Amino acid sequence: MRDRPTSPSLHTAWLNTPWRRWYPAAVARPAMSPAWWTWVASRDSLTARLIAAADGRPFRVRLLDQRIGRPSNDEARALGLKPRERAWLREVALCIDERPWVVARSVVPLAKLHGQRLDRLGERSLGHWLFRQPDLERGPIEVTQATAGFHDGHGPWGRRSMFHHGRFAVLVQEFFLDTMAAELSLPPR
Ligand SMILES: C=C(O[C@@H]1C=C(C(=O)O)C=C[C@H]1O)C(=O)O
Repeated sequence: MRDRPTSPSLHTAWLNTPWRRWYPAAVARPAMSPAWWTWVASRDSLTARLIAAADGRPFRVRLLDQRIGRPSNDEARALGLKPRERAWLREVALCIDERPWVVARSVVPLAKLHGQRLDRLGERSLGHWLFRQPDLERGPIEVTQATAGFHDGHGPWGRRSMFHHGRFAVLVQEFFLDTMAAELSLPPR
């Protein structure tokens, strides 16, 4: 069942943003301020970090879209999928005070779901479930940056990594937005 996007404008804007290719985080580090590096390279839960940064303001996972579909070619390559192989796709906005700070897109090959009923997650954080798994393993973090369009010439930073829990595997992609930079007084890059 497809959960209808609750914010088509944000959903469309983000999906239509051209992103550069992905780099190992360490390669991108020289181009990134230490303040951003703290966020982009952290290996713990982004949900937990955002809740802490919200400093008591309400945090919400806003479900934009969730369905079985075809990953992008880039995602299929990262997941080692055949070109037309389908996957479980989830897109959310992580919001503080109803303002999106991060948009995220997670992709699980159907063959890697192993009975996990993630369609029941709704607006609970995927991270909240992932970081409760004692055998959770996180792969290396890769970084990208949007080309112009989102933010006067400086696109936001994006990051992705694989999470493994037993035979379950998910590619989690997170894109940090201007709202977050402004709220936390982070530099453009
Ligand atoms: C992986 C995490 O889960 C977060 C929550 C997501 C969701 O609910 O779909 C997606 C990406 C993450 O930003 C995390 O908190 O670190």
